[in-house]
Amino acid sequence: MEEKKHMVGGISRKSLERLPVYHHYLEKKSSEGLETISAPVIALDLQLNEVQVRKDLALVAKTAGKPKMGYVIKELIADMEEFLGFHNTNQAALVGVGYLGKALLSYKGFEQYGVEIVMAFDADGRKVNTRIGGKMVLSMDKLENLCQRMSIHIGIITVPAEYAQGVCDRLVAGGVKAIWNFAPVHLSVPSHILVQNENMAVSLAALSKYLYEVEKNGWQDAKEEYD
Ligand SMILES: NC(=O)c1ccc[n+]([C@@H]2O[C@H](COP(=O)([O-])OP(=O)(O)OC[C@H]3O[C@@H](n4cnc5c(N)ncnc54)[C@H](O)[C@@H]3O)[C@@H](O)[C@H]2O)c1
Repeated sequence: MEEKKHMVGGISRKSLERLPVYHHYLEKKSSEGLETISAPVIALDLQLNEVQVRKDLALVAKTAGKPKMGYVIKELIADMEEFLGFHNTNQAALVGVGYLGKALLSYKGFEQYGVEIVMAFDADGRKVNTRIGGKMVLSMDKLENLCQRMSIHIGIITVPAEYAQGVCDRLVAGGVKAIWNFAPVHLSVPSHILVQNENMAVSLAALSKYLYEVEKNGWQDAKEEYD
């Protein structure tokens, strides 16, 4: 049961998180003119365990890597994009057009990963009917209806923590299937909904703890614990 919690579409969350890292790396190698690449080279460049890299690539690659030559980079990129669903663009709605919401709405890079933020909602009447990053900010009373009519599959939550659960319930009622949550709060959702939390407090806590360990035991020991 516990194991299942960490699986997404038959792949572990950890492997899933590594795939966009491989994708970015492979695109860079391809743009540099490289045509093939092996798992050991990828592992070395990305400082990952070679066995892990082989396992991850076996999940997505349609053709196994050839001895010595490895994988054809362009084919591997295409297999990875198909696996991750980058070509079926999923439309997303963002709720909470504050500092963070505005930054996300203005960012042009999400489409590369198959996500397009098409609209935003906010409870502040002064923000309603304005445009941020070319996206319309709409009034909250339209949320469920519009999300349903436009088949929005992803909800992005950038409201203060105390309002996040209420917003989450409304997005679920509007038919979203996955939630990208930036509010530092645990969200309760029905079991068919996936919540991806971006908790910056967790990342910052890891940085602070690392610096503390470095001071106490030196960087080699500290790094070993964190790699
Ligand atoms: N700003 C950051 O760099 C940052 C970083 C990490 C996490 N976060 C988290 O992201 C969230 C937003 O942070 P922020 O700094 O952008 O806040 P903010 O106060 O600038 O913006 C919040 C927005 O949400 C709207 N809002 C409030 N209640 C609402 C509701 N019930 N329904 C719809 N809209 C509502 C407000 O009108 C406002 O536009 C917070 O939970 C915060 O902890 C922010």
